[in-house]
Amino acid sequence: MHLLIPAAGMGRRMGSDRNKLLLKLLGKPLLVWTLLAAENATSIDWIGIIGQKLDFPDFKEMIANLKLTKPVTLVIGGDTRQESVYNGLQALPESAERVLIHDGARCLATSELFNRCSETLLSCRGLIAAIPVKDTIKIVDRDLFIKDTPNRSHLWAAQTPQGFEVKLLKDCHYKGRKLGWKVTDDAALLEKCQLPVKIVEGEETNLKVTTPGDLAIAEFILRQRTI
Ligand SMILES: Nc1ccn([C@@H]2O[C@H](COP(=O)(O)OP(=O)(O)OP(=O)(O)O)[C@@H](O)[C@H]2O)c(=O)n1
Ligand SMILES: C[C@](O)(CO)[C@H](O)COP(=O)(O)O
Repeated sequence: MHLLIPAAGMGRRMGSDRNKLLLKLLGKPLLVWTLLAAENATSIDWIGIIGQKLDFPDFKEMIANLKLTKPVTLVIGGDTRQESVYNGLQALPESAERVLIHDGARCLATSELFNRCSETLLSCRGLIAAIPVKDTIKIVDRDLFIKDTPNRSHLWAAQTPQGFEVKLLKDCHYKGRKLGWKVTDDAALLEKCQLPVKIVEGEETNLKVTTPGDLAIAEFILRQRTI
């Protein structure tokens, strides 16, 4: 299975002056934890890291130090996650029929989750890892008044990996670029194309490290695993 790792963000919500994926958790950069999970996932046999060119020296050093057994390609990202994934898709080997896309910021995802997503993708055209929502979710208007409360039993929080047939996802990205769709995950492009996307049970601990508070939570989770 081919894996694309969007890692070209600015980390604005983290408030860091550098790519948040270079911040350390238990002494290792966030991106290293993601790469270790990918390396240990038996189903993954190619890795594409989508990043900002200014981070490539750090990325190359990480890759060299990890001595990964799987081929790694660096791809220049775009101004949005959507554009970064689009660039990543263009960099896939011709042989790639299916691809997992996994946020570099979701550095706690386990190898087992990668393998489950890879396995499920063999029998469907698109999938996402997701977990049932625990909080009651409110739809709120611009004046911060509640407009609606969706039925929680139908609500799932999307995570990554997200997996797709390569040609299908490329076509949906092309259509999105032509029609100006702005999405925050790749599944939304298939949904807009009226295509089915399967849910794969994600992991409660598959946190997207986004704000400073997430760093402490992520370290706690990692520490529990290394005990
Ligand atoms: N132009 C972008 C924006 C985001 N990402 C990646 O997409 C993942 C999810 O994005 P997010 O958590 O929002 O990261 P940032 O965009 O860096 O965060 P912020 O929105 O706070 O700036 C991250 O691994 C990030 O590196 C990317 O590859 N290219
Ligand atoms: C793809 C994603 O992780 C699914 O929850 C999320 O949409 C990424 O959002 P971000 O704003 O790019 O972090």
